[in-house]
Amino acid sequence: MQWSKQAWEAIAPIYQRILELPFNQELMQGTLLKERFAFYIGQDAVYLDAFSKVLSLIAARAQQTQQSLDFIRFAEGAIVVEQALHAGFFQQLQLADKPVASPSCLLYTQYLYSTAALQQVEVAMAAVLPCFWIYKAVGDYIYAHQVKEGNPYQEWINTYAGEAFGITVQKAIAICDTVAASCTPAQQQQMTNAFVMASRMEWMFWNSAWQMEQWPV
Ligand SMILES: Cc1ncc(CO)c(N)n1
Repeated sequence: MQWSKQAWEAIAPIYQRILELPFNQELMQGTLLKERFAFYIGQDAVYLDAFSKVLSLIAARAQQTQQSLDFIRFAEGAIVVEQALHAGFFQQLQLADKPVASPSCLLYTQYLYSTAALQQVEVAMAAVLPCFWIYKAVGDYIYAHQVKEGNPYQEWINTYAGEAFGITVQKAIAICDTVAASCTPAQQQQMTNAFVMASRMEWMFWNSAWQMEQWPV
């Protein structure tokens, strides 16, 4: 079985829990409180900044030139989304500069940084895959099920349900399958573990946005 197929099976329960999150259900209905979305956008700007650096680091460490090129483009894509989508919403929601990372945002970004810096590059590739794949799946799900005309979050939905993002995601999955094929079973398991761990953090990130998570002290 392809690595990606069994990896997705491993996160299927987490993915279900992500769809059920009030943040995503309300985003889909267009009823999500502006304050919660603004909190999310602020934290996501912090996240995407780290994400693009992590993708650049993976690009530098990739074994194949074509993989480096793909990851350079992924890194560029993360910066472009951050600047386009976020600049628009930052203005619309009257957000100031980037906020301080919330506990869940910090956990996720630091997990990706340390994995990209210290683990085998194949494991790092698996750790960033949920960022692509889960967002595409959630974007498609919301796009297919959204009920409200004039959803204020339409632009966000279109970005992740869009065809361009879909092509990127297919590439990221294919690279993981290619590199997994030359890994040992133990290394493949490490890839799966990283994929599952990052998927948990995707759940935490959305949940923390809905709760507008603060530092306890
Ligand atoms: C937290 C998070 N994960 C994934 C994406 C999509 O790249 C995003 N914008 N934010």
